[in-house]
Amino acid sequence: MSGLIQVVGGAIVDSLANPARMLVARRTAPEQFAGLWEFPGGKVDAGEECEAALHRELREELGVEVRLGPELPSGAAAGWRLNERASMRVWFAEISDGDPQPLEDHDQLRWISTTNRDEALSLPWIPADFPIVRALLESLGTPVGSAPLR
Ligand SMILES: Nc1nc2c([nH]c(=O)n2[C@H]2C[C@H](O)[C@@H](COP(=O)(O)OP(=O)(O)OP(=O)(O)O)O2)c(=O)[nH]1
Repeated sequence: MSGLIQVVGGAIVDSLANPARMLVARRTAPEQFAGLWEFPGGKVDAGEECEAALHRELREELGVEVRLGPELPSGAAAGWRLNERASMRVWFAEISDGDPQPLEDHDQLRWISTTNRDEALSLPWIPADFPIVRALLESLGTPVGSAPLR
C-alpha cells in the first residue's frame, strides 16, 4: 500500500464534445483552502472505485449527476500529486441531471471560459491545481493569451 490519499476531481464542462466552459468551485474550508478555487470532488472511500467516488462527491457537493468523459492524463496511476500525502485523478464530465448548487464545502460556483487561458489562470486556485489547470487548457488546445470567443 502506498499510503497516499486518493482524491478525485471533476472538470465539469458544458459539453464533452465541444467544451467552451468549465464549472469551478470555491472552497469554504479548511482555513488554508478557504476562498481558493478547485475541481469539485473529494477523497475516495476505502474499497470505493475512483469513478464511483467522483459521482458520489459531485452528487453530494453540487447535487448533479454527470456523464464522465476521458481522464486528464497525468502520467501517474494515482493522478496529479497534490502534496506529500495526496494525489488527485481528474476526469472531464458533463452534467446529465440537476442544476449545480454549492450544497457542501463551497460558497460559490462559476462557469469559466476554457478558451481564455488568462481567465482560468487568474483565479486563486489551490496552488497544487495550477499545473492541472494548465495541462487541462493545453489538452483543450487553448492558446496562450487567447481572447474570449464572441
Ligand atoms: N476536491 C478537491 N480537492 C483538492 C483539489 N486540490 C487539492 O489540493 N485538493 C486537496 C484538498 C484536500 O486536502 C483534499 C481533498 O479533500 P476534500 O476535503 O475535498 O475531501 P472530502 O470532500 O472527501 O472531505 P472530507 O472527507 O475531508 O470531509 O485534496 C481539488 O482541485 N479538488
